[in-house]
Amino acid sequence: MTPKKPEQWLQVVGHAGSFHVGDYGTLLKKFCEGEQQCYLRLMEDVLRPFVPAYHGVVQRDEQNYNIMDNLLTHFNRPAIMDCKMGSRTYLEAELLVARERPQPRKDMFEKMVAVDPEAPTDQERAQQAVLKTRYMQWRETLSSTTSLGFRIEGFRKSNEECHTNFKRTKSREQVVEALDNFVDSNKHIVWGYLRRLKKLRQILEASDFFRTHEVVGSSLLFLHDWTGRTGVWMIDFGKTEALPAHLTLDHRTPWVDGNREDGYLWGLDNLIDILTNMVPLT
Ligand SMILES: O=P(O)(O)O[C@H]1[C@H](O)[C@@H](OP(=O)(O)O)[C@H](OP(=O)(O)O)[C@@H](OP(=O)(O)O)[C@H]1O
Ligand SMILES: Nc1ncnc2c1ncn2[C@@H]1O[C@H](COP(=O)(O)OP(=O)(O)O)[C@@H](O)[C@H]1O
Repeated sequence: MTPKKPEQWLQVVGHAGSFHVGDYGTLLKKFCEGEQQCYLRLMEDVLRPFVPAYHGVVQRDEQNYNIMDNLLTHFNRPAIMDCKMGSRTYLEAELLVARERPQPRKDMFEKMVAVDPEAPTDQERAQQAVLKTRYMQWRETLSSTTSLGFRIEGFRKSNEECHTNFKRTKSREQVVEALDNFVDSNKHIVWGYLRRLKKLRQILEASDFFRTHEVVGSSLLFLHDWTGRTGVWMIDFGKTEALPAHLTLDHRTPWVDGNREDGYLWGLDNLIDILTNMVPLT
């Protein structure tokens, strides 16, 4: 590995302050044990080429970090897009907690009214607070998460233009418009992404890791640059949970409370279909 300069990393979306650039083309993400367990298993799984390589844990200023490859290092001023996959963005475990020990949140009420002042119920308005699961469900139906099984969280183009205003990007047409903007209408880039996504789908269908985990809130990170190079990787396993031994998922069956299905592959099918329709028939 060769040392890389600190400026070779940019964050598109996600929690602020969770990352540091590490040495030798690595990225440090605030330690989360569940995410570490996922990366350790993924390093032994057929999905390994589709996730950042994992390099263990390091401590900085009394905070532990998971060390992983910085995916930007192989690109030249890349365009970067984060797509959150799946038809559900909260864990079944979070739903259970919300039922047993409801903790309405003021910050989520404020984020909600900033987008749609009419969205809160009378009770939520009286409390000036909403449950996290209610906020997440509202975000899912407002965006394409419920209808398409994925949503664009944000992208940054190589000309440094940043687009993160996708909370209401819901219809197929709106998604196509956003994707077309991200690739600057370049069909070769779309082809590159399609090849990689089809391969990913094939590997996901064969992966032991994928079959045995509820994958929620995970994203696909899309990268391309002016050389025509494209890449897609799975990131963010902070809310990916191992299933009990008797249970496996197909990731396409619609979710009902208790079946743990996350709609990940259904979303990937829709994303591949949308991109396929953006390029001419061969
Ligand atoms: O995108 P907005 O509307 O701001 O909502 C965010 C995202 O859903 C975050 O998911 P992600 O991390 O995938 O971006 C989620 O973190 P979790 O994934 O930890 O649930 C945040 O929950 P809180 O961190 O609890 O606020 C929630 O407030
Ligand atoms: N391995 C990586 N290489 C390059 N960029 C990354 C990597 N992991 C995350 N990022 C950047 O950080 C953003 C947030 O990552 P994520 O893991 O989803 O954090 P959070 O859990 O805070 O949502 C992504 O959208 C991407 O821009």
